[in-house]
Amino acid sequence: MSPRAVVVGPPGSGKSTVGPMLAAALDVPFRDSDDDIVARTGRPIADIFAEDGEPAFRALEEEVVATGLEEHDGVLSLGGGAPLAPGTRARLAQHTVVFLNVGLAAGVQRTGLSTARPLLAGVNPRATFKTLLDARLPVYREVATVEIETDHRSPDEVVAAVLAALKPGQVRQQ
Ligand SMILES: Nc1ncnc2c1ncn2[C@@H]1O[C@H](COP(=O)(O)OP(=O)(O)O)[C@@H](O)[C@H]1O
Ligand SMILES: O=C(O)C1=C[C@@H](OP(=O)(O)O)[C@@H](O)[C@H](O)C1
Ligand SMILES: [Mg+2]
Repeated sequence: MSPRAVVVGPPGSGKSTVGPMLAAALDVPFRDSDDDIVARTGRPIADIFAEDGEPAFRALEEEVVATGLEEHDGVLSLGGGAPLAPGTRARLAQHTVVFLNVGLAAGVQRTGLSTARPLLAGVNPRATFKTLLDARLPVYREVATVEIETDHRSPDEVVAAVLAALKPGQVRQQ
């Protein structure tokens, strides 16, 4: 079993919003690694960061993502930092990976009202977001089979763009 598509990208790119819509369009189940972490620990992501620290969160995330890649056969959306783990990047090389991209302005706007993302909770979320984008863009591009811009697209339009991009040439056969 293997996901039809794995969705990666920065916070606010729409992985958790577009992922279920893409799954519905493909008529397959949906899973989100952040939801899996919350279900497994019974704790919100922000509490795990605050109480256990980021390294503990990343270790748990890598395990949960590895399990999802092995046992889920629908659309699997990852948390924004999941591809930072070298082990996860190696596993993603076997999969169809959709990179939802978002620019600084839209990313800050979409994540600004939420306190659920501990990495962006500091005094200057815009600067933090820029540092995060600069560091991660090469990582997302390394693992992606397709890249979709989301800044000027509604979630429905993003789904349509992903479906159009998932032509046989971009799909890694298992
Ligand atoms: N293409 C889009 N256009 C406008 N708003 C969006 C788009 N995609 C997601 N959003 C909004 O941005 C916020 C973050 O989306 P979310 O799916 O949680 O992102 P991620 O899981 O990538 O961090 C949500 O409020 C969502 O409704
Ligand atoms: O970018 C990150 O490092 C994180 C992104 C979050 O997921 P989303 O990308 O779905 O917001 C969540 O996993 C956690 O707060 C860490
Ligand atoms: Mg998400």
